[in-house]
Amino acid sequence: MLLQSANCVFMLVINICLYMSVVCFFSSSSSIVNSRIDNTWLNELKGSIDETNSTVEIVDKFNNYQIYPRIISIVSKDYFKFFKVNLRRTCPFWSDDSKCAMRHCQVESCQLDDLPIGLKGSRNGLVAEDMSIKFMEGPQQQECEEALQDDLGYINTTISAAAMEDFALWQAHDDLQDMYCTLPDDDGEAEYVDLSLNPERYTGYKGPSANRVWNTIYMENCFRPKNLFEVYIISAKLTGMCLEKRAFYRAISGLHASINIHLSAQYLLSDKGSTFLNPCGTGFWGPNAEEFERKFGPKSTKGEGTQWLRNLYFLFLVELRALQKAAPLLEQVKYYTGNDKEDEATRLAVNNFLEIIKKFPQQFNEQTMFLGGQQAQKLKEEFRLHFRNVSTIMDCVGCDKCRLWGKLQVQGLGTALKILFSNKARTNVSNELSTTYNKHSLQLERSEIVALFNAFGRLSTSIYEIEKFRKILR
Ligand SMILES: Cc1cc2nc3c(=O)[nH]c(=O)nc-3n(C[C@H](O)[C@H](O)[C@H](O)COP(=O)(O)OP(=O)(O)OC[C@H]3O[C@@H](n4cnc5c(N)ncnc54)[C@H](O)[C@@H]3O)c2cc1C
Repeated sequence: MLLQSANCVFMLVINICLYMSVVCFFSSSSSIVNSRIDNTWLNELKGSIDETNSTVEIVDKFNNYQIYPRIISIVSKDYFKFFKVNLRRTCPFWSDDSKCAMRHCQVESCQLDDLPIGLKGSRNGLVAEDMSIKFMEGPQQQECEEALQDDLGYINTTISAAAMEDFALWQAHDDLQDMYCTLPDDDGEAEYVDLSLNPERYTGYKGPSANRVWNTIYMENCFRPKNLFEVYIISAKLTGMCLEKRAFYRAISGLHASINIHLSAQYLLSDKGSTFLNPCGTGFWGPNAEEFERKFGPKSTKGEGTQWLRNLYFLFLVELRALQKAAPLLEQVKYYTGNDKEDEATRLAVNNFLEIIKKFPQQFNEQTMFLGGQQAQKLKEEFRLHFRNVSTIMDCVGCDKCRLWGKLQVQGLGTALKILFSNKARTNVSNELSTTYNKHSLQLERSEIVALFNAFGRLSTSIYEIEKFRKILR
């Protein structure tokens, strides 16, 4: 298996050269197409980002030079690249969708041998994960340990005693009340997926199935302006809604924009690659400016496209703030995979990244949301339920690879919302930004941390890709 992976990496390196020449070819042919594209519309993507005091220019500079290279390096580490997910759950809302038959929709799951020792499973597919992020007081901890003696019996002996201790703490303290997503995918059908072998890109998933998912999210699970009869929400109508409802819509729209940027930036340019040239999957992938223009340009979106891109910037700031707020917690995670050198490198990379984001001044201010007594609490509960529905709808996505990344990104956003808004995570400093938190209460599981970093990595990459499209379309 090791030999196979090495071969895979080796072949990929060789193919970078070949790939570059193909990309160059397609870029030059796409710039011929681009000369027919009205590219001035993308210049409108500038200035303030709604609901924040930041601007597109500030985020571009901060992300493209400081954040993007760091987050890409982090998510390539073993701790972050293995994500446990159940892709077999049936859609609870409808049943007649045929699954995307294109081979680019398929997901490669991992063999047990591929997994780092620290993630290797045991009975019920449960794994001993890095649970060092749980903060608990003594008596509570003891109580949990007693209750979990039975569970501990089945943990694989290769796992260190420290990891077993952490595992017990983790098991005992799932805080379902604060979940913004459905239950985590740690049931018997969940499998580990190596995200680096299953990149988010164009799959060919479109048409009625994809439309039904987006329609259901916007029609039934977003808050909607009054008297709006169209399925999709027009940005001009948002002003009639309160901040929290606007924020919810912007987050979903930002996620939708990000997904569509990825499929335009990693478009299937040719399906002709051979397995010899590209042993990890056939085809050549690269930017398709025409597709990007079709997804966001004024002609096909009635001018809404740049608003959707702005929503991506909004979502980036929301998740950035969550990472900043959870930094004191994230700094103490061991990022345990069983490989000391790799784990140390991961800790250093994460801590360096957290130092950088702590210094970013224009953070999203979550303290302006859900203020004002009972009404606000009711709204918060509605917000949480809507979000959980969106999370459930991901089981209706009829393309496994899209479902994988959809689930991961929704879980990442759910984790961000939990950090920002769950009662336990609420800071006790009112009306000002603060990184203080109730360290005895806020808890994150490994899957949440993996999802949060990867989801943020996707947004960061999208913003970076926009910069590349600006250059192609210039
Ligand atoms: C969860 C999920 C994950 C997916 N992942 C992938 C993937 O990895 N690879 C892949 O190739 N395809 C993926 N798809 C499909 C992809 O998102 C599109 O649905 C598909 O490319 C068809 O696009 P479309 O142009 O018909 O419009 P869609 O993107 O399907 O949009 C439908 C309608 O929504 C509105 N809209 C579009 N964007 C926004 C926005 N940002 N904010 C608000 N409203 C908007 C517009 O009115 C548009 O007509 C995914 C779909 C889903 C539901």
